[in-house]
Amino acid sequence: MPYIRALKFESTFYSFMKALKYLNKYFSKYKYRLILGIIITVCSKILALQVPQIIRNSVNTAEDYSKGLITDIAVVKADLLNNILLIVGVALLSGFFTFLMRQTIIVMSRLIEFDLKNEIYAQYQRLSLNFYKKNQTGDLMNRISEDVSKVRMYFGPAIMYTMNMLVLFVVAIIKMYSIDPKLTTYTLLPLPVLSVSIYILSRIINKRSTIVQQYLSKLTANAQETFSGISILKSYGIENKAIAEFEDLTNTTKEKNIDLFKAQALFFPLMILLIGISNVMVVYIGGLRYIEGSISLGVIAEFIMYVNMLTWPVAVVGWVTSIIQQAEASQKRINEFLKHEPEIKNNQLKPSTINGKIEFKNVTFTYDDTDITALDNVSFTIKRGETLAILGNTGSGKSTIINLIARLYDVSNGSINIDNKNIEQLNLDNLRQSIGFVPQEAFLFSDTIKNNIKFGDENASDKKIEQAAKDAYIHHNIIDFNEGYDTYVGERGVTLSGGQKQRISIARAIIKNPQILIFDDCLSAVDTETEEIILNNLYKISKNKTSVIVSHRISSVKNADKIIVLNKGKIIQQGSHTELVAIDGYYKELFDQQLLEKEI
Ligand SMILES: Nc1ncnc2c1ncn2[C@@H]1O[C@H](COP(=O)(O)OP(=O)(O)OP(=O)(O)O)[C@@H](O)[C@H]1O
Repeated sequence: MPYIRALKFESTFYSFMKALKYLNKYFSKYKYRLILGIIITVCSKILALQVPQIIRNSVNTAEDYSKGLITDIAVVKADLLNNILLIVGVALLSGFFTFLMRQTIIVMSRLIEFDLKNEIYAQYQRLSLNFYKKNQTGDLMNRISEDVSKVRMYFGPAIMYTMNMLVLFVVAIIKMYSIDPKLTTYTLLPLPVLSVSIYILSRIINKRSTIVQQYLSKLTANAQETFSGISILKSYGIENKAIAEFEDLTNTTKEKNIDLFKAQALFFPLMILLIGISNVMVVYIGGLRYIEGSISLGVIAEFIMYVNMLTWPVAVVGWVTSIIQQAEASQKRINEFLKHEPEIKNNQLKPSTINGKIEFKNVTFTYDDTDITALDNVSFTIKRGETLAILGNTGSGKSTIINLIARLYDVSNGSINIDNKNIEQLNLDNLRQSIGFVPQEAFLFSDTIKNNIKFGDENASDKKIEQAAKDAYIHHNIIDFNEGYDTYVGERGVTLSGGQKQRISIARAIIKNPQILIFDDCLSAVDTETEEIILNNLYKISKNKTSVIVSHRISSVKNADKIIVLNKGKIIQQGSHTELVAIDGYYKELFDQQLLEKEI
């Protein structure tokens, strides 16, 4: 059994080292700061450890005077004054070093925290869409904020207090043993008990604080969802239900918090109790030794000071152990994401020129999380400068085709060629830069209208921005706003109508001036007249560019060079508008139906 336990410990220790080993590169980046911090810590503690000795000398002087060994009071006064000045000097210097210690080690931990956050953020940007489907936004945010903060504790306080503890311990214990080994042994007896109890208590505190954190996350998520869906909540008149749910959650959070505070409240009393026991030991055993004549009175005073100086570092051993355990758990979670390889890889580092010919060859695609085969043996070709329209029922695979053109996913079977080259062999950045994509749900950033359009081209002039807005038929709306192009679009564009958001999103794609323009059912929220105007503008702009339009409306697709009709992931019809209205099928049915609706 002990052997198995030892093995278990070894493997736990190894995995513990493994997660935190990832951070060694940061130690090496900031090695000079770290070494300086360690030197300063050593100096600060060695200085602080001079005080007990000065106190011993003072008490001994006073004792010698009372015993009549010194008779001149002036000598005693001079000696005591000297000692007081020494104590003040040492305290000031030690305080200054403590300040420098925080400036080096704690600042280092903040710098590493900053670097680590940037590293995780950059990794998030590299990862593919699939990763975001599998992991919740809250979790991503938590790892970059909460987990990084816990890891910072390992770089900062854990290192600082460990150094503190080591120096104090080694120097104080050597000094104490050199004075009186027997008294030292008795004095130090309660300290391991203190360390173990603090360790156990810290674990309980950590467990409870993790539960509190989880409840706080739930509270935030609940509040965030309620405010996001406030219009639905109000229109269904379920505010009271929402209030009751929130109250339930706050009540449980309060109870968990009380549990946590109960454990935290034990921390200091426990420390004071054990310091008290050590002090009693010093006074009792020290008293006996004094009566025996083995030590002077000053030694008892000196030992009491050592005990009080050692208590905090000893308590810190337990605390630091639990900080390191938490950091290890957090770093494990961070490593999971940092080591995650993006599924969509850039296989071509050399730049690729994209002209815009797109060819699907027997493409089959299955979403791996749902196992839904969204495209089944799909083949078509669009030449550069042509317009392809995609039509079909909801869920027939239209958006999937678009996602594959932008290489947000790789095909399961078959291939996609762009300009006769397999899409997977093209430079991924160049491919995406050559696509202007207008998604089904327009997303606007919390910024001005101008900056939302400029997102497509950072360096665009005001004139160019206006032209893009005119082409997207939104300019006349924008200039009606008080602040015009500088109108701030609230969180997720709540101040704009659905159609206005869609058109700003179109302007953003137009300003990019890409080789391939993709419109995913992005005119659904505008009326047919506005749609007609925008489409006419787009046909003008997109000469020499390849366009892909997804729509449910015949009016949006009738001028396209090629129309494909999808059903359950398969192409069921393919041709031009004239060809497709001439034959019976889905397209003709839709055409007749929409013609009828127009007449009504
Ligand atoms: N991200 C995804 N993960 C898993 N399955 C998906 C995902 N996106 C779409 N699907 C599934 O793939 C199928 C095709 O979806 P797709 O979005 O391509 O259809 P669509 O024709 O664009 O529909 P709509 O007209 O409603 O936008 C659907 O059955 C859908 O449930």
